[in-house]
Amino acid sequence: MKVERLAIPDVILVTPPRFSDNRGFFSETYNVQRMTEAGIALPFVQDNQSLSRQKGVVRGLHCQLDPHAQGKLVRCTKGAIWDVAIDARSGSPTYGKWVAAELSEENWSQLWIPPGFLHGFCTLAEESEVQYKCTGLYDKASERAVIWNSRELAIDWPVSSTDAVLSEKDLEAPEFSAAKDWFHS
Ligand SMILES: Cc1cn([C@H]2C[C@H](O)[C@@H](COP(=O)(O)OP(=O)(O)O[C@H]3O[C@@H](C)C(=O)[C@@H](O)[C@H]3O)O2)c(=O)[nH]c1=O
Repeated sequence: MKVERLAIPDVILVTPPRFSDNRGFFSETYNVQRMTEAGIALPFVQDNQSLSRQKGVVRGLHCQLDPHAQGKLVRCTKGAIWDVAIDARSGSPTYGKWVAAELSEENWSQLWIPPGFLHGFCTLAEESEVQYKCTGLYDKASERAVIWNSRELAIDWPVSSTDAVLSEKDLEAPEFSAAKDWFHS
C-alpha cells in the first residue's frame, strides 16, 4: 500500500493496491494491520456514503466537537472529488492551514483526516460517490461548520463561488475565526 504524509503530516494519503484481471479488480479497501502501520490506528465505528449528482457540489467544512470528534478515512468510489482537511487544533504548528488531495474511482486513494480537523470536499465529476469511515458516531448537537470559502483559510477550491452547489445549512456557516476554541492540540 502506498503511504504519503502531506504538508500537514498528520494527514495521510494511502493507496491500497488493486488487482485487476479479466473479471475486473479486487482490492482490500481497509485492512487494520496495514492502516495501523501507515499511522491510521484509531478504531472506526461508523461508515458513511454520500452521492452528489452534480459537478461542483461542495460539502463542508464540517467537524464534531469533543467528546464526539471524528477521524475520517475518506475515499471516492465513483467519479472524483477534491478533498480538503483543515487543521483546527489551536496551538498546533499547522493551525489554520489546509491540505487537499484528489480522490477518485481511478486513483483509488484514501485520505485520513484526524480528529481536530475540519473536512470538506468538492465534486469534480457528476454522480460522485464518497464513502468514509469515522472514529466517532454521529452526534447532531456536536456538529459544527465553517463556511467553505472562509477568507481566513484561503482554500484554493476547484470551483467558483457562483458555480458551487451547497446545502442551505453550509451556506450559513461562520468564518474560521468561530472555530478558535473548538479543538486544542
Ligand atoms: C453526517 C450525518 C448526517 N446524517 C443526516 C443528517 C441530515 O438529515 C442528512 C444530511 O446531513 P448533512 O447535510 O450534514 O450531510 P453532509 O453535508 O454530506 O455531511 C458530511 O459532510 C462531510 C464533508 C463530512 O465530513 C461528514 O462528516 C458529514 O458532515 O443526513 C446522519 O444521519 N448521520 C450522519 O453521520
